[in-house]
Amino acid sequence: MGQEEEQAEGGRCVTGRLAPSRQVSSGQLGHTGTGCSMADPAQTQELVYLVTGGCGFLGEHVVQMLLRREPRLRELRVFDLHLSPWLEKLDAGPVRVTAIQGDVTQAHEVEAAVAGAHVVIHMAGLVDVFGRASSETIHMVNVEGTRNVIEACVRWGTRFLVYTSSMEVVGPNTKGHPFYRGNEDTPYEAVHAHPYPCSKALAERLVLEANGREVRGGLPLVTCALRPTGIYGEGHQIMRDFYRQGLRLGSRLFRVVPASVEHGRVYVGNVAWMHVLAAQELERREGLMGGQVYFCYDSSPYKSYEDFNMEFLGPCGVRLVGTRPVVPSWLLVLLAALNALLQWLLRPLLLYAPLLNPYTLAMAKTTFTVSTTKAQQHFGYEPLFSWEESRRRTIRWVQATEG
Ligand SMILES: NC(=O)C1=CN([C@@H]2O[C@H](COP(=O)(O)OP(=O)(O)OC[C@H]3O[C@@H](n4cnc5c(N)ncnc54)[C@H](O)[C@@H]3O)[C@@H](O)[C@H]2O)C=CC1
Ligand SMILES: C[C@@H](CO)CCC[C@@H](C)[C@H]1CC[C@H]2[C@@H]3[C@H](O)CC4=CC(=O)CC[C@]4(C)[C@H]3CC[C@]12C
Repeated sequence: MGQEEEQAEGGRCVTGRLAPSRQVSSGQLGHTGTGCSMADPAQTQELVYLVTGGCGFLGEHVVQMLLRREPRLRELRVFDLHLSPWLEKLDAGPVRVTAIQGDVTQAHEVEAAVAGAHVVIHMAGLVDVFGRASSETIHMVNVEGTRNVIEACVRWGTRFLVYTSSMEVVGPNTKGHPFYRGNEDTPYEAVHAHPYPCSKALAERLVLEANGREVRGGLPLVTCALRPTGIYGEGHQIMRDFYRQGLRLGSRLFRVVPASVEHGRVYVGNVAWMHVLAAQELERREGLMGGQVYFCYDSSPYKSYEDFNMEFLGPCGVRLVGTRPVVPSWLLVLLAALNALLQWLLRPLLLYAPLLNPYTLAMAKTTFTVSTTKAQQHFGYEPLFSWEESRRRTIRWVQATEG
């Protein structure tokens, strides 16, 4: 557990924007040593993977994990609206890495990227609960983008599709009902009002309904959806925001939600590992896994959102003031409403998108924790990183962000 190698450096990556009429542009990476690669030369490298959203927070970890843990990988296509510079430093060993700048809302770009892929891990999406994007844009990217991915799989005969869904597909709901140590079968009134959870729920349904559809060549499409709870780890922007806010406030943060409200959190490396494993096992266990949903979980402790963040920010010198909320609940509700009003009023002039709004407050105030072993039972998932290791890595990253 937790003995993954550090990220390797070296190698080069050929990047290119897709022309609509062309298939992917690609390049063979130099063989600069396979320090991180689990590839066994005796195994045939035959598989082509496509990761949409591969340059995002989770995407980067999935790309690294695939290179280390999928010995049958021949080509890895990384599809994203914005390509990241780290792609050029990947040590991919013998694997061909193809960076594709593209937009999931553009069916022809998705089709060109999917053509010839054996497995698609679809995680491109707009993760927005702060009102940065319009509900139409969120729908276009998260739902129509997913539809484009499914149709491209059907058209090109790609049989295996893993979709990154979210705990938000279930809740917390608009009524603030707690979901306490729930699993995939726990009854819960899933009522969404916000565009982000609505879009994730619709997209997840599309993916699950597509399971069994006949793809080119006559075989069935096999799909599953993974539902992470709040992901943390190296690269987590909101953690970085809290850290910076703490530094601005004199190395302090103020408790605003009761410590008794528990949140499920999961380490990004384990979420990445679960994606890789699910993708690998879909083929062997299609009858069992096809059309299924799995919460992403590991041994991270159940805590309030703020107390959990302090596991990392505390060792970086930030303290949480108050054993109880320092602001009365009604005032916080008022502030959140005021932020929403300001956002609306200022919209013609500028984008005002603070962390606190009525939706994020409702989330922070509602217990949502999962307790399940479904992924372990269905495809043998065990977390790769222990809580201690996940914590150590995250602290080291937070420390480095301001260094
Ligand atoms: N961060 C979290 O706590 C959780 C995230 N998720 C899901 O995990 C997935 C990845 O999320 P993160 O890595 O956190 O977000 P992120 O914002 O870091 O990554 C998303 C990636 O998708 C790309 N993207 C956005 N619009 C695109 C488009 N139109 N075409 C192509 N690429 C596009 C972005 O450029 C970005 O690289 C998302 O689907 C999200 O809904 C699910 C549960 C929790
Ligand atoms: C009241 C504030 C004072 O400290 C705290 C505000 C915290 C919020 C910004 C976060 C609380 C819960 C988070 C969400 C949760 O982890 C589940 C998520 C799943 C996703 O699919 C995307 C991210 C998120 C919506 C996550 C976003 C940040 C919070 C709302």
